[in-house]
Amino acid sequence: MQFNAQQQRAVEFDGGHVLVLAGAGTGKTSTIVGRVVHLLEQGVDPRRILLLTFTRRAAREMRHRLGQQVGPTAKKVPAGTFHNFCLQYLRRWPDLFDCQGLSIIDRDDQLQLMKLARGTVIGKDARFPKAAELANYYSYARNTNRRLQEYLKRFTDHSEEIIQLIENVIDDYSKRKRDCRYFDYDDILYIFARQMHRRKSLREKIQKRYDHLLVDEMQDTNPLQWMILDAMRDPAKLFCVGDDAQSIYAFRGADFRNVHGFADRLPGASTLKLEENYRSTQEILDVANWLLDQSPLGYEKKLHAARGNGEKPIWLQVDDEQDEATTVVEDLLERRDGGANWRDHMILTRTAWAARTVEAGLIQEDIPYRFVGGTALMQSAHIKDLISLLRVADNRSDQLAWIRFLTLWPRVGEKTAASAILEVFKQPNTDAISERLQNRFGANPRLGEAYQQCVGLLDAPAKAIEVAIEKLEPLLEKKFDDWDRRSKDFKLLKKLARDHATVGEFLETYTLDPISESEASQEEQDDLVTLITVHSAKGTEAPVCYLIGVQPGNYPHSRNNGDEDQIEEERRVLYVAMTRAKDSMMITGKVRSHGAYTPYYNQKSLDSGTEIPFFLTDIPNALVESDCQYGATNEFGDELTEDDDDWSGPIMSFRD
Ligand SMILES: Nc1ncnc2c1ncn2[C@@H]1O[C@H](COP(=O)(O)OP(=O)(O)OP(=O)(O)O)[C@@H](O)[C@H]1O
Repeated sequence: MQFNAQQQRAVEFDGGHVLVLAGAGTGKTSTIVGRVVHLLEQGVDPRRILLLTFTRRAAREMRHRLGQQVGPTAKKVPAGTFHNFCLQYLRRWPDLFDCQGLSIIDRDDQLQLMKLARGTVIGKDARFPKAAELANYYSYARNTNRRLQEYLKRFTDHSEEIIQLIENVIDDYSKRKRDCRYFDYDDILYIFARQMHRRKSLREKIQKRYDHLLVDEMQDTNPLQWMILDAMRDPAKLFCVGDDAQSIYAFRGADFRNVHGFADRLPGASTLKLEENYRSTQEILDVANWLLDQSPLGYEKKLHAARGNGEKPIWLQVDDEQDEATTVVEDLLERRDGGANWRDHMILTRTAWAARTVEAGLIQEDIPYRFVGGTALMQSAHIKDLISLLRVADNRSDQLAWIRFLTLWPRVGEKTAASAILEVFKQPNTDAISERLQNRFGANPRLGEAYQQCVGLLDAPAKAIEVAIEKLEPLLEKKFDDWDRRSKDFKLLKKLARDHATVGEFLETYTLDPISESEASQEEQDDLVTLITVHSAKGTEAPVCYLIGVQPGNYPHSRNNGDEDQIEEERRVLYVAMTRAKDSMMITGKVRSHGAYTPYYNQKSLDSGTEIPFFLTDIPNALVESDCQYGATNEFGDELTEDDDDWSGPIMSFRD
């Protein structure tokens, strides 16, 4: 691939810190990879280049592309997510970070722990914020590097009294975390950032290891991640790439305006631009450009297709989810009959839930697919049951896993489990715990054996899983009706575990970056349709893209509270989806029922009497091929009739 002049300038940039601000498909990923190749050619030690990406998949993809250009040296370039990177240091120097023997917990466990804390401090008051809301407050405050109290005062309507109670619940939650040696997702970044800023010697020790920090998806970094970059720069140089129009992680504290403040934060820093889109045809970009143009935020972005013209995107209005699934599946089959590979097709969905009918359609027609961002393998009940044994073997303070593991056994209820756990916690080591379990649960001798054997296999995760299956399968078979289907997942688990050196590392990898059941089972298959949530689709592309569920209530999502920032974030989600397509884009959604637009309301909009807008309401007819023009208006807002054949204004207007 020949870089264009703008890309070449970025690749060879020889100044200080730099931000490469670029639109979708303009070659940001290619440029980062090119930059690494350039640095290696200049003689930079590969271990002194750090590549920070947003997902593990993105890191793998960059390594792969790098490998194609520089061979095995690619493996020497450290590449990973912020979380992986920080965790590596927390593991390497636990004393310096004050975090010995930690276990990472996922969102489910976090909520369970929060529920316990809420129950203890508040009791059963239904009006008090629920566990999920409390967890969100806590997470948002930390990711934006604010004190909880300050965050609650500024961004919520809660009274002083409620704020105090929320703080008490969070204190209790934090204490429970410490007692169980748990780290939640945010702790990893938080502890790393805090220690880097507090301990000069530690900061210098880590700073010294890198000359170049390359950061992908800069628009989605939050203040906590910025603190980390800030602590690591100088002498290391920052090379950050980002697109303000693709910022879709505000719920984790990212602020797309951050990329605009880059030069102010780092005096002397440069900003470079990439403006030529190499991914899509102009017709696809025209729709994406139009969408962004409707925003009051003024992104000033007009993507221009280096590839020139192609087909117009298709926008089909469907009757319901079943009709949508049939439409997509039929189109897929037709393309396949025409000689296309399955792998050239990507179906983009707003949420995993919204894709269930299309997924059923794929299964029914035997179309091979992988679901990226679908239900995580590790979140299925039977897998959680099995894993609970590995978790207690790995961390004997893991209270949530102990409850799950113990209550799997006959005649062990939550009360018995809770009192057994108290005894377990008093034991000085794992041998003593095994003995205690044998004595206490003599009627279930396999319980103690299972624990003891898994403790002995912490360095052999696949074997530990075999033991767990052997000991727990008879119990799980009775517990689940659909056992035949579920038991297949255990094979997948063993396969995944083979690539890890320890049980801890295995658990941690899939807690941090969950893998869906269909992804895990199809890892070696190459020719597959990709079904993917838009949030997981960042950085990906496919010749043919289907955007499903593009309808009122999904874009923007009905969960948004009418706040302009949230609505604009939702617009960017749709923009990301649209800019994945290379050659063809089909947009489907249930926009009308019985020939009329279906207005959409949530409770808040009902209260205020305003319906939730829909982004494609006024899309000009000239931009898309559509099956429906009836009842639309032209660009001057006049009502159209069925006779308006050659009209090319907006397809629909919902203003009436
Ligand atoms: N100079 C070039 N010549 C030809 N093709 C290019 C060039 N630069 C990038 N491409 C191709 O354009 C496509 C988009 O590139 P890339 O994935 O790097 O863009 P991106 O800016 O990271 O996209 P996004 O942010 O939308 O995910 C890829 O298929 C890539 O190979």
